[in-house]
Amino acid sequence: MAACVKQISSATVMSVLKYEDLIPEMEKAMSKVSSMAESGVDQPVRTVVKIKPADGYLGVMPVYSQYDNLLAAKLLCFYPHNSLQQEPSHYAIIMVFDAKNGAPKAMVDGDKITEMRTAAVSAVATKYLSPADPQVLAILGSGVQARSHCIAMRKIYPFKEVRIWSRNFANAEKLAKEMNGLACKTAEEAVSGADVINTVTSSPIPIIKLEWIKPGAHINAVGACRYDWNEIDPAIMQAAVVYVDSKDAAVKESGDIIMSKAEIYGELGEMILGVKEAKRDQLTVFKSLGLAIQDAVAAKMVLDRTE
Ligand SMILES: NC(=O)C1=CN([C@@H]2O[C@H](COP(=O)(O)OP(=O)(O)OC[C@H]3O[C@@H](n4cnc5c(N)ncnc54)[C@H](O)[C@@H]3O)[C@@H](O)[C@H]2O)C=CC1
Ligand SMILES: O=C(O)C1=NCCCC1
Repeated sequence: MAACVKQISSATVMSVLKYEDLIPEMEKAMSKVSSMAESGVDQPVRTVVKIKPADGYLGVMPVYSQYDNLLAAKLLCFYPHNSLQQEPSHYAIIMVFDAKNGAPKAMVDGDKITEMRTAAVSAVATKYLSPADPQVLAILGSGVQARSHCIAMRKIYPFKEVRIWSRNFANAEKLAKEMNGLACKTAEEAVSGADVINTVTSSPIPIIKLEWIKPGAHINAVGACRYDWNEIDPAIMQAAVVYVDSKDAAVKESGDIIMSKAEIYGELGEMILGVKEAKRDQLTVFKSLGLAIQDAVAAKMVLDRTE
């Protein structure tokens, strides 16, 4: 390995990456995912190694983007029970290589990038799919993604009310205080009448029911990225127009899709490209799983700003 591979810390990532720039870059990246032959993106579905004693996994996420001249891979550990010991549930690093000769270029902290790019992609979905003039935002969960989704959603729409529910009410109150939102005692209270709902928990079973959801609402389903976990009531998945980040990944990795047998209407990128409609008047779900291209593009943004 080259002796001088650059190392970029989470502090540096935080200091240079801004949602205002990241959200449009994620929009471009998602359109490339849905036109891989033309965009020159090669991105296999991630390889997952299960860590049974910890109920966790290691995910390996490589990508090559020919026209961006970008070659990278994220290594991601998800240990869902870490948070009970006040330890992060996700750890990630992103290796960026020189696409010309394969030489390692930089090792970029992936925690902050995972946190921000996931919320930025949900923000893109919300921009297209939320009902017009949304007033009420609901966040289910109070961890890393809950916080980043609160911030990113407000970059797209100036919600009048932000409601936060968590299985631990004290944590919901803490995040609500930081975000100038309202802590809710139940998930039903949080989502009733909400225009945009973000499910960002590590729950392996559904946390919201169809009868609680306002007609025409938009849901970003961010947790349950395992084939045998679901976060959304199967009745919601059946009733909604379902968008995914990647069809190949969704049919392999998403319990919400697999267990409900819901039909996938299209990819987020297909909608951005205009190949599929943005059905914002109907109940919509964006099932997010997370893709390597999102990490690679975000890491490149960081590298470009630290040279
Ligand atoms: N789609 C994507 O690209 C990404 C998805 N994720 C997923 O999003 C979810 C949240 O991630 P983080 O905020 O980073 O995790 P975190 O560990 O910071 O927060 C997890 C939250 O889920 C709650 N939770 C855990 N088990 C629960 C249960 N059984 N019922 C209800 N709530 C429960 C916790 O109380 C906490 O509020 C995870 O499932 C994670 O794997 C994370 C990163 C990227
Ligand atoms: O970084 C990602 O992509 C993740 N996807 C699924 C859940 C863990 C993080």
